[in-house]
Amino acid sequence: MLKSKPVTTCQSPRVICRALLKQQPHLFQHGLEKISEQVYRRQLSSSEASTSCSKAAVPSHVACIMDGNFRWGRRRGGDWRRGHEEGVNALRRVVKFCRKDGVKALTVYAFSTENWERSHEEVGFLMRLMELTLDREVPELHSQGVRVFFAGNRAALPEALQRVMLRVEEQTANNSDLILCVCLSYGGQQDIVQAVQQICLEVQQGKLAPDQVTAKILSERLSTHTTRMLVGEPDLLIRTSGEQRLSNFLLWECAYTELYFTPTCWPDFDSRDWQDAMLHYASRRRRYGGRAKQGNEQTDDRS
Ligand SMILES: CC(C)=CCC/C(C)=C/CC/C(C)=C/COP(=O)(O)OP(=O)(O)O
Repeated sequence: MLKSKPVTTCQSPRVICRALLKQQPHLFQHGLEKISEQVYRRQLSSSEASTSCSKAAVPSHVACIMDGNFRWGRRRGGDWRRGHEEGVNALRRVVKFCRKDGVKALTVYAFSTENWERSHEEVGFLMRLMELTLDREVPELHSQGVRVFFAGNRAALPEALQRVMLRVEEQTANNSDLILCVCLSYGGQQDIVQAVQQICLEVQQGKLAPDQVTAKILSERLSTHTTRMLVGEPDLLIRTSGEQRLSNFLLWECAYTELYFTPTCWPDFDSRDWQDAMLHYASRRRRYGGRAKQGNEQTDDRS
């Protein structure tokens, strides 16, 4: 009798399901999706498996719109400042989830070009919070092997914050376990415009001919370039607080990114929310406009 291959949790949910279907067809009375979900939940909750499980099912690059801090603070005792402070704690948790599950890069929207329109008080509070947080967290980030980058228009930020940003980038420059790209004073449209301006200048100076301008050339001039050069475009974008839009975040970079929206406000984002987002990603079939490529699978499921 032919022996079937053992099923291990180090395979993607679909591969596991296909193997189970052959070995134990009665299990499928529960439906493929349910089993896939159960297997994937087990896979994620086992810390041993999460460092060795299918790399294909885990996004390499996750982007987060950390939304809902202000509302969260207002609802819990009325102080929006607490919402932003708890937002920092949520970010610390998400960095840990990324490291545990083998995510290679995390890009977060910490302050948009549009956020400058908020009250003087809130903008000042956020700038100071960012400066203090970066200053305080750098030893911990460094000990966890996190390399920090910043994207956006840093010249618009207070000088004290710019100095801390430079120091954090320098101190973490040799780390490679996780890249944390913090988008500050960042807008997707503005970033594309500044990239086009750079290209115009290069054309004017004779360094580049107009017909040499390609998507790759433009992409390399975006402020998120270093992170993407190291780990690729975002695979999954998570937005919290129930809003379902990009709000000028990574407009170029998210052309083929899977989107995940949750009603949870960012300060409440916990391991269950993270697992749900990972599960959502693992269930997606990524085709990039074509047919053959299935990013979340180890094998082609036509076989
Ligand atoms: C050092 C570092 C990277 C710190 C990160 C701090 C942090 C979590 C910043 C996010 C700030 C922000 C504008 C969140 C969006 O929620 P919102 O205020 O727009 O919420 P709302 O939708 O309820 O108004």
